[in-house]
Amino acid sequence: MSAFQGIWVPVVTPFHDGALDFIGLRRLVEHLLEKHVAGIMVCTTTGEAASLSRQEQLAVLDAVLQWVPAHRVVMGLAGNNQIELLQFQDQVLKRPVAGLLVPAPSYIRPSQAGLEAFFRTVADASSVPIILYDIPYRTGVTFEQATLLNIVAHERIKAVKDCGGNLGNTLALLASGEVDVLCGEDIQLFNALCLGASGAIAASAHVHTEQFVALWQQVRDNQLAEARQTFFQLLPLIQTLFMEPNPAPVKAALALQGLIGSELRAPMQRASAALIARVQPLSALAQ
Ligand SMILES: O=C(O)C1=N[C@H](C(=O)O)C[C@H](O)C1
Repeated sequence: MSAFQGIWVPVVTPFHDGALDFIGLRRLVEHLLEKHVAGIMVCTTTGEAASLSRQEQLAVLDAVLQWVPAHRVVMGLAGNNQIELLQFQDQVLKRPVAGLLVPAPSYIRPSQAGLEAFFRTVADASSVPIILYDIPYRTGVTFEQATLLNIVAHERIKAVKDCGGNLGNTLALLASGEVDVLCGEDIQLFNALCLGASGAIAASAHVHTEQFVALWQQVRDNQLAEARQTFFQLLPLIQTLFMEPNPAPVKAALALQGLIGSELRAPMQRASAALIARVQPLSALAQ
């Protein structure tokens, strides 16, 4: 099994007047470390990597590596131009990251054989573990079960971030014993952990982080009644944080706490006033 256990936070990228806000980022990352997250994932969906230039992505990574031990930092690596992606991977791997979080190339919709070739190529080129990021509703790519199992047989593919919404695939991955499964669908956190997922990459864990960590520990320690109670306490928050496109509600909640501003990069929009009114009491509880 790999080092990918516990609650990992796909950290949002704070902006101020369109530019990267490193002061806010540091404040947020230090806050999350104080809450005992397993690690930080940078430049993921939640980190709005799609709106950052490659140079900005590296700047975010370099900043986070100053504040977080490298074995607790994973970098998102996404793109649909494979040649460019491999060049970028090369630059990322000059840094001491714990792993790379890699989704299927989006928009171009490769075949199952194409997906296998893509992940083999990225894994062969990697000196660090790869977490396959299965998120069909964002990439437009659906993995067949056989494809997933073939891909995770690669020695460098150590975990799957599972947002696939296919219980059969989740069970097959868990049963294979080849990889860790990290829940990437926040609403499925409790059941995924009970089934044997080793942890989660959860945008909602930016808020009430200590409760997400407690939930993970409770399942690990077989305290299922307590874990169920913790999950149901978190559920309204989780549901609210995904009522508008991620990460706008998360950023709104963090702004309410004074950790960062709520700015996003266009075409993403700040959370609506109605969402903010809804998230305020949920994020304020026990902070
Ligand atoms: O950025 C991530 O990592 C996550 N992305 C998902 C999404 O917004 O699609 C949600 C999940 O909580 C983490």
